[in-house]
Amino acid sequence: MSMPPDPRFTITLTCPDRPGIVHGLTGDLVRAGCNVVESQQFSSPDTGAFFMRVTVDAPAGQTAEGLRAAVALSAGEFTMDLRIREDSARMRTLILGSTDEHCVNRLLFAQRAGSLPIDVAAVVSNHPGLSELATFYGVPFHHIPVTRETKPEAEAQLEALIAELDVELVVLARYMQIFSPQLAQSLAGRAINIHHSFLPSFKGARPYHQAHERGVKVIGATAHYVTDDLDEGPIIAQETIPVSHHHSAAQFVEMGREVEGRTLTQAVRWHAEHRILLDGKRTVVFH
Ligand SMILES: Nc1nc2c(c(=O)[nH]1)N[C@@H](CN(C=O)c1ccc(C(=O)N[C@@H](CCC(=O)O)C(=O)O)cc1)CN2
Repeated sequence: MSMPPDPRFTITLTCPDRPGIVHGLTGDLVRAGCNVVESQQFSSPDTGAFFMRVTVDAPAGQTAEGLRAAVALSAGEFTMDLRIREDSARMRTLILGSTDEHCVNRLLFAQRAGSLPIDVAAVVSNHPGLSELATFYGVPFHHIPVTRETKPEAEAQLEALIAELDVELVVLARYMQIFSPQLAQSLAGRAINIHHSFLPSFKGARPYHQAHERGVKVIGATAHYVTDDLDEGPIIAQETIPVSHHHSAAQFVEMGREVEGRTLTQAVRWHAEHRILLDGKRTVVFH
């Protein structure tokens, strides 16, 4: 009977930059019997913060808790904000949508194809129309209607579902409801939105029509973390495509669908692979 492979863990950390961090952490890891198979780091000249992402093969039977104890000395000496996750664990994800299907479909297809290391706990929408798509992919669907008057209750229902399903990541796949400050704060760093423009241009509603009115020569999409400041959250991924005077606003909408789906899926993949670290209002992405 073949033995299971050695457990592989990914460690991410942020700390004040100073000499000795890499030496300290990798020394602890070697003493714990680990082999470093991937390592990336970045020193931010603007904020003086240091960021690192290390993937290690650990001895059989090792756990994240055991590794945390093994690196505790360095973590304490360098005041590291340190996270450790086993690579085999898939991120429990809830997909939020409204009426547009293309981004929800792209995420569900990528997960089913094995190119997105997530488990989709549910699709949730403020409209009933996405139920057929969720059912096609064998994913639970929850309809949580939202009106101006019922938004607090709807958000409470959503938060209860997130807790009940043990959700780690919430993806807004063209979900057209603005999160309250409380909900945005409660999901800080673990809610990703796709905005259908190349931010910071054309924030808010109907960005393709704003862009067409402006006569742009590229349109784009931006995946960003959700904050209370609408469409101002830390940017994770962006993509643009060329357009011209021949295209109508409706054609912008049609051409933009593929870009939105690719950009959102890329951002979700990087988040689920623990490749994104927050550097104030910006991100550091180790890809
Ligand atoms: N707190 C945040 N909530 C949301 C963000 C965000 O960055 N911070 N991103 C939006 C997505 N979005 C643009 O990408 C967006 C969605 C909806 C609206 C809007 O005006 N919604 C109205 C209701 C519209 C309707 O009922 O159809 C509203 O919520 O009052 C603007 C921008 C998702 N949420």
